[in-house]
Amino acid sequence: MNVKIINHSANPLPAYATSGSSGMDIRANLSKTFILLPMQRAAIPTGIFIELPEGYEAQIRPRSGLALKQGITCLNTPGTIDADYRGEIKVILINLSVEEQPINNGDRIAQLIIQRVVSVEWEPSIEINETQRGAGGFGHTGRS
Ligand SMILES: O=c1ccn([C@H]2C[C@H](O)[C@@H](COP(=O)(O)OP(=O)(O)OP(=O)(O)O)O2)c(=O)[nH]1
Ligand SMILES: [Mg+2]
Repeated sequence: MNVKIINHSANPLPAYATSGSSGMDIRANLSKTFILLPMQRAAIPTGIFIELPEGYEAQIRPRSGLALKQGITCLNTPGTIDADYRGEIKVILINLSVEEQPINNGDRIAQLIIQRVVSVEWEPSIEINETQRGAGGFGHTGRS
């Protein structure tokens, strides 16, 4: 897949940490350290522009280590990268901790997952079919 990089840090490409990883860790592309204040959100640049094939999307998901250790997560998780988006991928981070959290250039701030997308065409109908669940939801199952 084609990728354009404007990141000059050591390991700019999103990369799988292990052969079995679902996501590729994606890094911050910053000229200087960015301090994320408590409850502050920011779109952190990655320096990565990708050319997704039609029928695919990329998702930006948080990293559990950052969430647990520093209270940093992606506000809009999972972030959606459309197949036709050619801008820079940005990661919308929020600091949910009570301390300031520094984001350094090259930090692995999120992970990128590539997935197939199914496109549908709507068929307006008077009725939709019946199922065992029906309209039950929001904790409906398992009640006696
Ligand atoms: O975490 C994210 C989410 C989105 N984007 C980029 C790629 C995506 O294709 C575009 C639009 O995202 P989305 O559809 O989530 O935002 P929107 O508010 O609906 O904007 P738009 O009207 O441009 O679709 O912004 C990112 O770089 N990072
Ligand atoms: Mg949109």
